[in-house]
Amino acid sequence: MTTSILSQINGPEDLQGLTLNQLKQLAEEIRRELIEVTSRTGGHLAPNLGVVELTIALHRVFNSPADKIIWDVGHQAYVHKLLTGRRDRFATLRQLGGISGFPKREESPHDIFATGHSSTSISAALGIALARDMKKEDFKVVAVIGDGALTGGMAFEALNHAGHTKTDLIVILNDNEMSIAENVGALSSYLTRMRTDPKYYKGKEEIEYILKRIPNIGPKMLQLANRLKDSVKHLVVPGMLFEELGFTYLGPIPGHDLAALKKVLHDAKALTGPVLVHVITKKGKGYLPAEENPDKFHGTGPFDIATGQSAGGTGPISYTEAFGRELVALGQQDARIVAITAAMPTGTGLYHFAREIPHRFFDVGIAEQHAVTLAAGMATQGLKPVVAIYSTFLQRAYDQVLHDVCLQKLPVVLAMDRAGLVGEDGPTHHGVFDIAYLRSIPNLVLMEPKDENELRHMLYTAIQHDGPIALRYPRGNGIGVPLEQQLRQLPLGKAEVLREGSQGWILALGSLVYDALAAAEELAGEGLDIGVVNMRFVKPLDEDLLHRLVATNTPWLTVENHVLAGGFGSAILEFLHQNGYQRQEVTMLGLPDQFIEHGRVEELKAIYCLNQDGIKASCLEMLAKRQQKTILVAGK
Ligand SMILES: Cc1ncc(C[n+]2csc(CCOP(=O)(O)OP(=O)(O)O)c2C)c(N)n1
Ligand SMILES: CC(=O)[C@@H](O)[C@H](O)COP(=O)(O)O
Ligand SMILES: [Mg+2]
Repeated sequence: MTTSILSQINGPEDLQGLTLNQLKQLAEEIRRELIEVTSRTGGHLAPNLGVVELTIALHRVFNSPADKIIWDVGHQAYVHKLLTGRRDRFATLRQLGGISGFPKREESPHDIFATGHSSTSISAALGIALARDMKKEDFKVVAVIGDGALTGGMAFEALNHAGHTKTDLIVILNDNEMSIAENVGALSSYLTRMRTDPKYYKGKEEIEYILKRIPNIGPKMLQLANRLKDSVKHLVVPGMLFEELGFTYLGPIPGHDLAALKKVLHDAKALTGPVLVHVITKKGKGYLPAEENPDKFHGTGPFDIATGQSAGGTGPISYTEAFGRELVALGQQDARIVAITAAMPTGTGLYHFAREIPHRFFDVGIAEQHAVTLAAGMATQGLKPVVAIYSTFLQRAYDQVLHDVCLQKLPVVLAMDRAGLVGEDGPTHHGVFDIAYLRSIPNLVLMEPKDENELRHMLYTAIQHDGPIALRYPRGNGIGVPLEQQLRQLPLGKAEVLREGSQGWILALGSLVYDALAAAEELAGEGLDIGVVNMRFVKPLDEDLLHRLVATNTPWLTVENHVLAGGFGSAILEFLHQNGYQRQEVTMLGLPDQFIEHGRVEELKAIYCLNQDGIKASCLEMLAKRQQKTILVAGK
């Protein structure tokens, strides 16, 4: 029986004495561990299977944490976690109270920079390198970025700056030809040419061979050519992009060959100035279901290892699916509709549109800013762009929404999926800030459906609207309500009273409306009569209704799957203040002023009272406050 090597790795220093064969065995063991743990916890399996050898080689050649390794997106840092003292806690991956699925500075000194959103690694690494230079310190800085993340504009801004500074910085380009879906764009095609063009390898080797053979002159010319960056690569790959940007380019390197990786990383370490190492890997490497379906196993829920099938039942249609399918139906009737995604065709449900109406579908890569301004440009020409972006990633495009869409009142539909708590991805991904960052922008309509059926009506409404309009909806399954055949236009800024109440009102937003109804039902059983409103619109608010409810002289509870600061409840308070309703009592239920941890959505909702029990308890609190006040007034 072979002894386990992984069980003896308590830190990167334990890699040092291992032979090449032992490192290969370690890679096998890590793959097994990745598959076993993620089959139970879910997680980003395929990206991690692809970087097993690369991560081992990095920790063998560099001296972390003195040398700094920064992972772009950070979804591929599980192997790094296993090698940097978190093996014992690895089974708690992404679970409430367990280790995070992304690098986290609080978790380990080896996690140099927290990530989760894409394309930040080169900027962060450059910042660290420039600080090092200013402080006259001596260590290496390595950014590991995928070919998908390299499509993000920030990565180019950083490459542009890094080449200019000429500082020592190593960028590893982990090229697996995949973003979550297949990678797209001209850069992706360029990388494919570099990878596959036999002229490149052959030409370079032949020229080196010929030059070396010329006595005296040959080796010197070769040296000179390399030093002057007028390297032989230029002779065969015109305009070598990375060299032109000021980087020494090393590659392409087979990314599952430990010996080749160790060698190239040693070479990169010895060079001065910015260096880019181009490593070719296979997403999902070593687990057939993931190799065959890297999109599905990019980020997976629990699954059966033998078959690769997802564990757990199916449940009602997800909000994402309801959106994606309805947009196809609408697109088939209205030729003005175009669908835009920033590298998330599957996650946003736009893959339906891509398949059915490909000529009006655009995947722009991980480029949320560009996606929004592209939509604005199209809208000026009479098109009806629907930009589907997760709430958390739309944060990237704030100014584009404000300056390019709303200022010009352009009819762009912003479909914000993953609004609210998203669960195991945690604080980098919870979509709990969008109401606050959008509500303050003039000309924008902002709404949230109570269920997947209403989402379809809202999408229809959004497309009919002649101006900027955003809809937010959550991750996961809908409520399971019937999907009505006939879509209807919802009157803008009109709420839906679902239950009248004589003792107080719950003003709820999104699917929490159902929890509110259930809580009100329970309270009714206890003799308390609370009304429930599906607010539908955060902007404009249903002011007529709010005036009517103020007149009932009963307390209100606002409920939202969003931070309280600047959210829907705040909008209600502003309404009351603007109208001089100082005496209206309001209790607010939402998320506190802190980043919310990772864990299952139901667990997090229970912690923050965003469920039936929490709403009921808050109602009782609201009624108790009123009671207290009445007693105080009576006894004054
Ligand atoms: C700003 C932003 N937009 C979108 C995403 C969602 N996302 C996470 S990983 C990923 C693909 C990354 O591809 P790549 O960098 O090549 O890594 P790979 O998974 O192929 O290893 C995307 C689109 C994100 N994390 N951040
Ligand atoms: C790392 C990343 O940003 C994505 O992979 C994200 O985790 C996807 O989230 P969903 O699972 O909600 O699509
Ligand atoms: Mg990739």
